[in-house]
Amino acid sequence: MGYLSGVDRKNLELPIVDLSGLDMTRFDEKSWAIARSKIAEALETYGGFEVVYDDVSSELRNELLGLIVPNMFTMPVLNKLSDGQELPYHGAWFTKLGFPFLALQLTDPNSLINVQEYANSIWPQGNDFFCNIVLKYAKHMQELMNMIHKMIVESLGLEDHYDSHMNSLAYSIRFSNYYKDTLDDGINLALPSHKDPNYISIICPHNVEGLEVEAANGEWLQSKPMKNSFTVLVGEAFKAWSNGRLYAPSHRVKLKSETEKRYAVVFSTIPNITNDVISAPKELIDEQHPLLFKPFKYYDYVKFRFSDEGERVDDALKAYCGV
Ligand SMILES: O=C(O)CCC(=O)C(=O)O
Ligand SMILES: [Fe+2]
Repeated sequence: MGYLSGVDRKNLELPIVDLSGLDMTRFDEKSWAIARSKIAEALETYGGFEVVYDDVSSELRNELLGLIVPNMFTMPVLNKLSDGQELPYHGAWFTKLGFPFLALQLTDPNSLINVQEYANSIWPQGNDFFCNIVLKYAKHMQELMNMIHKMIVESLGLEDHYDSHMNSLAYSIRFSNYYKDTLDDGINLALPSHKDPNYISIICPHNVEGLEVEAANGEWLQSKPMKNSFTVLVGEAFKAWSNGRLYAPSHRVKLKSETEKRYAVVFSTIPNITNDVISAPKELIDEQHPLLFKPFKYYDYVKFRFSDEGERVDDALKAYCGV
């Protein structure tokens, strides 16, 4: 397993965009515009891309995914949780019933106090190493995320909305543990096909591949992250906000062998809890593009999405607020 080098890449993989060294404050107009149009094209066809981003060192990646996350999942407090419970403070967690997958969420991972409280709820003596690494990683991810949002908003012709759009967002980080247990469906599905409800997810797996993404034409692509890349996917909030201009792909995770263990860290943008109405800007609505989704409150939608009814329907977003 492991990461593939650039030369081994085949067709049917997500397009690659290099954003290393790009910066929101001092950037070269030309490389910005090239990256922006590559992203716009990738999102239309695939709803995602592989972003190369050297600013996150392999040392930091290894500390997070090779040390911190595996250690976290050995902590007794996690084994005491049962379905639907929440960790104290900020850590909602969930399992997909019947799937060998456990995820823990931390909202606002850029706040020292939040991260410390979260660490204290998992490690009785706290864990400074965890806090330092998570804060360092979240800082890089926030910079990368802001660039990606800016490029997307610009390519939709909505530069004027960038500040208010960014002010309506919050960040979250999810630590995931995939393991093969006694279940075997023959294809080793660890996380079933789903769309993310949030704006953007930036996924960093550790050494073990397995993520598959459904392109707009219905073909499934395998994500092949490299040592210095991350997988970026559009979620339903951005699909609704862009009045359907952005495609939110279904994706799933498969483990390839009985003994495979996989960890991943997913950094996401979500609506701010105090300002969670998602409503497409009027510039994106016209005769050719009638409104697709009525304005809705994101956190109410998420409740619906994970309810029995929301799980039953094919397209939960459309069922919830489709026009
Ligand atoms: O682990 C991955 O590669 C993807 C995880 C994912 O899709 C999710 O947590 O929503
Ligand atoms: Fe996902």
